[in-house]
Amino acid sequence: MDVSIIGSGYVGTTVAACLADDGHDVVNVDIDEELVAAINDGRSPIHEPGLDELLAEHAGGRLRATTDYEAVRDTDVTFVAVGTPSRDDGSIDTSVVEAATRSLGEQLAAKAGDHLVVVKSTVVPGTTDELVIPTLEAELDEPVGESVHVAVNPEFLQMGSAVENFRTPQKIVFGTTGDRWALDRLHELYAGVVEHADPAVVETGLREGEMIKYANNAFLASKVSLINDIGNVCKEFDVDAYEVADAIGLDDRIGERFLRSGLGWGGSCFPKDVAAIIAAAEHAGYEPPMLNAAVEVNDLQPQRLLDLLAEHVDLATARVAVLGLSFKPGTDDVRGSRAVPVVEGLRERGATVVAYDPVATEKFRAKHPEIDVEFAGSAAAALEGADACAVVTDWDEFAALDSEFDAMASPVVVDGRHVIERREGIRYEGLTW
Ligand SMILES: NC(=O)c1ccc[n+]([C@@H]2O[C@H](COP(=O)([O-])OP(=O)(O)OC[C@H]3O[C@@H](n4cnc5c(N)ncnc54)[C@H](O)[C@@H]3O)[C@@H](O)[C@H]2O)c1
Ligand SMILES: O=c1ccn([C@@H]2O[C@H](COP(=O)(O)OP(=O)(O)O[C@H]3O[C@H](CO)[C@@H](O)[C@H](O)[C@H]3O)[C@@H](O)[C@H]2O)c(=O)[nH]1
Repeated sequence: MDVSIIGSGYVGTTVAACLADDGHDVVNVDIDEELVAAINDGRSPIHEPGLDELLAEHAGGRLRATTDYEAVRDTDVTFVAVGTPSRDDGSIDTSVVEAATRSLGEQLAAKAGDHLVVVKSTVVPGTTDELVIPTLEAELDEPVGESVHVAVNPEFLQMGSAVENFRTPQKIVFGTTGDRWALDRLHELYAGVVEHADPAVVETGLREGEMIKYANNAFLASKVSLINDIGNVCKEFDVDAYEVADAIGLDDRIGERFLRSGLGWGGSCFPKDVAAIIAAAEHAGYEPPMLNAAVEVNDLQPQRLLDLLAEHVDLATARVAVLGLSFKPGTDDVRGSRAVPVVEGLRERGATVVAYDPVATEKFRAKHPEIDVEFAGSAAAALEGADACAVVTDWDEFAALDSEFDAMASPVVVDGRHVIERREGIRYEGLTW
């Protein structure tokens, strides 16, 4: 099929490259000229395993990028995959979705024949009904459902494994008004993925499709907060929360994944999406106590790490090595990273901070110029002369550290991610074990 994708960030670029690889002709439309040039050169604008190879193979062939919205007129389907950030009060900011939809509607008004608009961005229930459809209709001469059709198709990929996740999903969600033409196009688009991975295909309504995405993220984030809450209880009794998690995970009603306790969840999705669905629920008249508690526990964990450090060293004068700045291993993304409250908290308590991350240092420096922190070129350099060490991200290379701890002024290690082995010669504290 001929496909256009508006917004070419983590999601838009991944989806474009994978659909091109499945044989579709794809054009990315983005306002960022550098990003468009990178895609046309066959270079990935983001760090994702496998994406460079796909872009190198398909750019200039079945895949291209442009800043010109007119390109959508030559396609049958358009995905809207622009960002949906948080406002200051945590509620969803849909202004980019609205702007992109308006530009799309202007083009579709000048196009003959049927067209499917697919909302891929994560949007709170009712957004497609109350914002996307009216915005399109304001540009079209006819109601949506005649020649222009609308669907939602939320995305569940994880950063660091985006290509693999898109190709082998456990489920695909198609939210429509029951519009058969739209559903047939969606099935046609995903035929390659379905043939390859045989996922469950969920056909549902527009609002249900939107809500499934929030429920998915809210559930996973809450699962991590629940194991952190349980882990904090474990710590009180000298019980290793990882042994407990391994055992309860054997019960398939609980499941073994997302039971790693420690510093909590960050990233570009969990914090913003949990905040957005709480804000939307409150706006509708319901205060969700469980979701609020999940956020509360998540906010508590960095504080607990600082308190543990303070039991061993005087933070007012200490030099503390912080290992890890990205929100999880395998990515240079620092959005919502637990490193931010840890480093800020250390600075507030008077500590000197020397931080190291294998890939995220530049992004952290650029995004947080206000935080006074020294950056080291290696974990060993960060540890040298430090009075204590806080492990923030579970990078594999930290698990291999050993004699590097001997160069610390006092070998206190507070591990927020269960990556360092207890060993002779270090004073080791796990956050929940
Ligand atoms: N990143 C993830 O892992 C992930 C996974 C699933 C769902 N999502 C959701 O997908 C959506 C996109 O997320 P992302 O991480 O790809 O965002 P992103 O910030 O990486 O990319 C958004 C892109 O949209 C472009 N853009 C902004 N305004 C535009 C306009 N008017 N017209 C065309 N392009 C425009 C930006 O230049 C940018 O390249 C969000 O709703 C997010 O919640 C993200
Ligand atoms: O057992 C666990 C699992 C995760 N985390 C933390 O949780 C956060 C999120 O991790 P992950 O879910 O792997 O990252 P994302 O790439 O942000 O993916 C989430 O957010 C995406 C955007 O909505 C969704 O598409 C994905 O399904 C969803 O997993 C990270 O800070 C992890 O360190 C834990 O603390 N313990």
